[in-house]
Amino acid sequence: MSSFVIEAAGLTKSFGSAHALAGVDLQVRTGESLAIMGASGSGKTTLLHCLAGITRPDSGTVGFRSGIGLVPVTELGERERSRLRREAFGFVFQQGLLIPELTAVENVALALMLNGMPRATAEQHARGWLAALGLAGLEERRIGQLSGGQAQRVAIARAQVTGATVVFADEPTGALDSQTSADVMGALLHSTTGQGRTLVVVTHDPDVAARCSRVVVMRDGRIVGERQGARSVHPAAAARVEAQAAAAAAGSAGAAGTPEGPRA
Ligand SMILES: Nc1ncnc2c1ncn2[C@@H]1O[C@H](COP(=O)(O)OP(=O)(O)OP(=O)(O)O)[C@@H](O)[C@H]1O
Repeated sequence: MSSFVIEAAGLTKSFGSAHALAGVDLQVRTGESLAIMGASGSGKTTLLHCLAGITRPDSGTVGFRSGIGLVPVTELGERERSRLRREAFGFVFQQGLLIPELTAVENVALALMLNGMPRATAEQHARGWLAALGLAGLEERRIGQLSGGQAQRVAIARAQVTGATVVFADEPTGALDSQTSADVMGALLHSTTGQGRTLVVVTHDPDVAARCSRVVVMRDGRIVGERQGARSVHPAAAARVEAQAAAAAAGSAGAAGTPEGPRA
């Protein structure tokens, strides 16, 4: 089985005269934490959105390797891509994904309820994840009643409660002070690569990138550099993901992710 969970080749994307992606080839390894860096406007977010099936590139392909084979993301219709995003991917963005009128537990449970889980069960799973991310006691607070770092932990819980294979994060620590940023990044890494999942993170922050296992650097819509980080791929990663994939293929797809959350 390939050790790549996402394989992208020849991606181009233009917005009018802006060539956001000008030919990107990128393979994301199972269980790695991959940072995408580069100057503002270099195409980082566009690349992340293409990898995650949010944006369709003008040309090129993206494949996602699941337990049942390679899913041709770029060939799927909007409805199928939406389902793939709900079931296989998780998203942690700087803003916009949490619903301010809902409580922390409701925000996390919503991801499960959208996949058909009854509310009571969904909230039970959600509480497990929130506790694992250090938010026990804050479950009933609305998002606006949480600090920026606490809200980002809710977003991390929501991204992973469904058992996402790959978590995509776009500037997940962008609005946070350096200590809170380090704490949130630690929680994000522990709950993704620390449990065999894969993390792809767009960041301007060298401290965030330094904690990832690989860094690619973009300029003018292309990848112009790459380096390995200090942290290696988690040794249990490939086995864990393959076991999850096998379980999904055997018919237990749709089960919630483990609420064990990050390890201390
Ligand atoms: N929806 C859009 N409509 C028009 N132009 C867009 C759109 N999205 C991206 N662009 C343009 O594509 C280029 C790449 O944008 P992108 O957001 O991918 O860069 P980025 O590296 O993530 O930037 P930043 O670090 O500032 O977030 C930029 O020139 C941007 O203005």
